[in-house]
Amino acid sequence: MTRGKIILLNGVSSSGKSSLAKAIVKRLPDHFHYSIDDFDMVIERMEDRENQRLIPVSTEYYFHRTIRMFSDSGINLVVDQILHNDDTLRDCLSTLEGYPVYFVGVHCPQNELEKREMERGDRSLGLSKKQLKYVHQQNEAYDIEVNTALENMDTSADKIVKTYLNAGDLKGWHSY
Ligand SMILES: Nc1ncnc2c1ncn2[C@@H]1O[C@H](COP(=O)(O)OP(=O)(O)OP(=O)(O)O)[C@@H](O)[C@H]1O
Repeated sequence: MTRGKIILLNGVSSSGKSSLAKAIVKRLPDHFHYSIDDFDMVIERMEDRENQRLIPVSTEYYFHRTIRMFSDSGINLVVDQILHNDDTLRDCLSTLEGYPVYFVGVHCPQNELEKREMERGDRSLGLSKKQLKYVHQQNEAYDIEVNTALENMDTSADKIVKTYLNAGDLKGWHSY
């Protein structure tokens, strides 16, 4: 079976990954949006945090492996994830090594991120600032990069979809 393709959006919290992923799947109806946030909710439901009855393995461990399983079943995904530390980055790379990944860097300047954090109110203030110290600083070899503060969502989504479709068959992802 041909592996499903994976459009992998990487950017700090509030950079606009989820909004962008939704705009991309509207343009690519044979792709599904798969988010670390949704997966986190599954783990949260399983855990009994009040009594410290916790899943002793990182959420990302399962998330990355299920991405691989979907791809093995021929399902195309648009994934939003924050590769925010060495463990997450290494696990993502090693799990998806050789898979058809189209790697998208989602940028947004800090002042705009802080504004969005204030407005949305469901993320701790300063989270994106902390993540910016790592994310996009690891020589990530993106296939394309967008800045959600400089261009509107439709422009970014159109650009990503156009270059993705032009790229045709994707080479297997490899460490960068
Ligand atoms: N291009 C944009 N212009 C203005 N606001 C935006 C833009 N993109 C997203 N936002 C707003 O920023 C907030 C965060 O967006 P979104 O949930 O898409 O980001 P995210 O990167 O997925 O965040 P997280 O990783 O925290 O889930 C939302 O309130 C959204 O409406």
